[in-house]
Amino acid sequence: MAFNGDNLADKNQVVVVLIPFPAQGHLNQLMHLSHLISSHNIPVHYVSTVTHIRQATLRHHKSIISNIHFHGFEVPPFVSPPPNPNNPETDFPTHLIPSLEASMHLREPVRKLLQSLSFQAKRVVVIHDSPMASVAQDATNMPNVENYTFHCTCAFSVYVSFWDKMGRPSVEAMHALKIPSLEGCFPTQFLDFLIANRDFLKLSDGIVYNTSRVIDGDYIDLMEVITGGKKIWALGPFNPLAAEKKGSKERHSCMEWLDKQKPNSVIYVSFGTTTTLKVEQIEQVATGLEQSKQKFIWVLRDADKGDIFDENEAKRLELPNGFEERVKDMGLVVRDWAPQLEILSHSSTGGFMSHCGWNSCLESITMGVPIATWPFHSDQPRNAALITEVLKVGLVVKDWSQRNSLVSGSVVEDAVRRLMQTEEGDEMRERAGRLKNAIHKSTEEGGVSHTEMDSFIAHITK
Ligand SMILES: O=c1ccn([C@@H]2O[C@H](COP(=O)(O)OP(=O)(O)O[C@H]3OC[C@@H](O)[C@H](O)[C@H]3O)[C@@H](O)[C@H]2O)c(=O)[nH]1
Ligand SMILES: C[C@@H](CO)CCNc1ncnc2nc[nH]c12
Repeated sequence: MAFNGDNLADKNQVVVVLIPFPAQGHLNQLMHLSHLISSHNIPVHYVSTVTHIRQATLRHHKSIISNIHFHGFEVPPFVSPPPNPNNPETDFPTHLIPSLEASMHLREPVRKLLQSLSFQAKRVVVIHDSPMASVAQDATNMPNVENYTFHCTCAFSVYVSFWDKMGRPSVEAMHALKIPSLEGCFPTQFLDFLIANRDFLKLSDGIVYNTSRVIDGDYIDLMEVITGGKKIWALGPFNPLAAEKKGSKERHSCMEWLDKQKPNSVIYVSFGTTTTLKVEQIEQVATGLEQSKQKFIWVLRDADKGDIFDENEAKRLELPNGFEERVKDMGLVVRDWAPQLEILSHSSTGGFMSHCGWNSCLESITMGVPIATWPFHSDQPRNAALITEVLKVGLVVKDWSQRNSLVSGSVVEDAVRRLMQTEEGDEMRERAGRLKNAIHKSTEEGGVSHTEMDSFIAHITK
């Protein structure tokens, strides 16, 4: 995996270099994009720190990762503390900040890689995650290197940040929507980090989103106005639209359990890789799920550490006494890495209680599963608004205005029942099914996503 500068490309080739932000929800999206681009016979180079390359490849859903050159570069050692669920200031994963700051040292090895590739190839196309703009900055001084910014969330959520900062002007596409405030989304320390990257964003040749015109087209148009006509490429959804078929030995045990359940009868509960529930909150979720009497799969783990391979074992989160025994016929608690795409694509799964990370939202809507929304930080409150207010494929568990309070067991119970057992829930499932079909169609020959990808590939290989 070490970088060898020789023979990486030849003079007729256009090569693509992807630079993700080093956290799971970002690594994952650019892993998917690697496959999409390399399926057009374009060599792809995927760059990160040694540990984050190991993380991205280990957790990738595809067993075979061919045609992608991984470059794991050394950065200075960083501390990798456990998350703090009792931080009174924020639910943001501030414990990740040392690893994010360490990744800024990727600038020099990235510069060397780009220089070497630019000598060898016809053209180098860099696609960097927006907070990695400073790492990618040297791309702009090289003659045959193009530089694109990737946004890890939907156009709606990015537009709402701008719209909010402009004082919420009257805009038709925002009319009658209940939009959460930006307060509490990012701590100052992380905002400083984003601001440090902002000036470099101006240098990019275009913008790439993992969304599609079928999902938030109006907001893609609005973003195009804001970015002064800079071309936006809506190339999503990056995730596969069907889970890879696995042999029975490779399947996670929860899949066998799902096979035995009735269609649309199971709610999948997971809050991604950057959230950590307080002990009291775990108790309330457990009570709510138990009282709801609905089938469930609950992924219960703390947020990732900056280095997920750090030796100190994560603690086992405690559940109320006797909980697992009492619910053994109703549900499963998963404590290891869950096969989320497979779970969401399974016909027994009928709902998703989610923190609304953009990966989770996209995976759910591409699989036709409606969402009970419970955002924690970053873009999640706005993603939740897209789901409930714009697309109407979900209902609210926790409203952002209540972000500092505990969600009670009865609120969890009520949300689960409404989503899984009422006509209102059925209507959301139907709408989610229609959206799924529209998204699938858009990725077929002649569809908007398919056409957009083809024209992006034609643009970078011209
Ligand atoms: O057990 C697990 C947990 C998570 N996952 C996967 O891990 C990914 C998590 O990504 P999410 O975007 O949903 O949430 P995260 O919080 O982890 O990531 C984040 O990065 C991108 C931003 O847009 C999100 O808002 C941010 O929170 C999903 O692809 C999910 O399928 C598993 O496959 N198994
Ligand atoms: C530590 C990571 C994990 O969620 C926060 C990065 N999240 C984000 N980073 C940069 N820009 C964003 N715009 C919305 N969310 C963003």
